[in-house]
Amino acid sequence: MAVCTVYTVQSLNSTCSISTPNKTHLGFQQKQVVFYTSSKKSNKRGGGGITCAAADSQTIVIGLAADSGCGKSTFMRRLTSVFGGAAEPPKGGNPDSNTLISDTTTVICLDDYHSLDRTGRKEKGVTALDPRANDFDLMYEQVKAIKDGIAVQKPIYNHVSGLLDPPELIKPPKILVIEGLHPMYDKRVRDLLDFSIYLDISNEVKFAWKIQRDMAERGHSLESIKASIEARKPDFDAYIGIILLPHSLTRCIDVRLLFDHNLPVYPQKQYADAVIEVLPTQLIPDDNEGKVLRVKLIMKEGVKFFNPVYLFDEGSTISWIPCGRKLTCSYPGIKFAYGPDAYFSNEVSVLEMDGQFDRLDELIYVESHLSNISTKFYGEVTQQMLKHADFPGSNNGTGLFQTIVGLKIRDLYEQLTASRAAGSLQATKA
Ligand SMILES: Nc1ncnc2c1ncn2[C@@H]1O[C@H](COP(=O)(O)OP(=O)(O)OP(=O)(O)O)[C@@H](O)[C@H]1O
Ligand SMILES: O=C(CO)[C@H](O)[C@H](O)COP(=O)(O)O
Repeated sequence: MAVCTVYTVQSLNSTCSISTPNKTHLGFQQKQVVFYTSSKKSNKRGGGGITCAAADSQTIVIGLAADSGCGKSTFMRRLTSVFGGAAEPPKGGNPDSNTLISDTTTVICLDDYHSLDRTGRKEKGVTALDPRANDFDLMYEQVKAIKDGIAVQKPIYNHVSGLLDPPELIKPPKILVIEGLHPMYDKRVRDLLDFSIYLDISNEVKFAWKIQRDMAERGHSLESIKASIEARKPDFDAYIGIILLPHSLTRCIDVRLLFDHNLPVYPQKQYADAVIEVLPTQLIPDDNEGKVLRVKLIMKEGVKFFNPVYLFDEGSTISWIPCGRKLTCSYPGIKFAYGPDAYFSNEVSVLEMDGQFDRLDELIYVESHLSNISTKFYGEVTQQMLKHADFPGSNNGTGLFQTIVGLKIRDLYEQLTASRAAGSLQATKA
């Protein structure tokens, strides 16, 4: 039976959205009247509703893409710490929830949009990386709803049981971070992102981290870890990391699938505003230990409210070995590089660090030579790094660049909010 509803919105300076049982969302201005008809009953995985959010307090959405075990959780802990306050799972909720909530940020894990549980994937012979194991329609609808100020009932994928658990309520935060395998895969979701990051961990390093974690913390054998890495590789290459060429015979079925769904045939990282690339060191010839890392921060030029960080002189090409009187460096030393480059035909600036710090307090010396780092006071990067000295990567470029990206996101959030507030003030005056 068709339902017809009339909404009149009274509040000033607000943007309103309607989440309907037939999954439609509309954005409209205050004092408009909206007619809405639907013949469908509420979707069991998410309900409907109407919410108005002040234009200057809308949620900003950040996407963080990476494979499993690539440091997303660590990055998220660094990011939420920049905003202050600890991030915790929803109070009184499912103990296996993947969500982390702090005063300013809510981090949701896109694994929650798996449409197939562990058994379902096994039966269908697909991995969690495969788009067919994920519900992109629901992902889009719910991220859009949150961005528009509407709370949603988000499903939960339970990593302990491998089942899809009953949903949990997610209220619109100031900053929503969507982290997981596919935040930039579906164009509709990608277009909702105010800023996007890709953690690009080279295979050698990824294997070293995963083996270390899964053996030490999860009791897996070396053979089983290697087997699981190998099993994931084709789908990781196809859907997350590698360029899929249409003429590739071995993967042509995947290309058709992507075209059929109007999805990108190139990897997600080409869309990222910032990429943190982690590679083996070049300071130790033929290093295969994977302990010393070479890390690149690739920053897209021309992104609104995001000014790339630079070393010494913006736009120049710089190579810098800071070891000496002000920075203690043991073998193999530390090397920084900075300069302009091209990345998937985008103009970018790249800041690179190879090596590791001996003394974290001396990082202030390096910090003082970096510009556009969006700190609020001298030494804030060093302070953040010292605060989380026990996090993985705190002595190298992974921790340093994750911290800097966290500060850049805070700055972007503040600029975006200020610009929206200015926009709505103008609209009120007009
Ligand atoms: N910067 C780093 N340097 C060294 N090791 C790291 C770094 N980041 C992460 N690791 C290693 O990788 C493991 C996984 O990190 P983390 O839990 O942050 O990743 P994740 O992407 O959230 O993983 P998952 O998706 O599987 O939960 C850590 O336990 C640690 O061993
Ligand atoms: O790629 C992954 C992202 O975290 C996981 O492997 C996927 O979510 C499936 O989880 P599980 O292995 O617990 O069933």
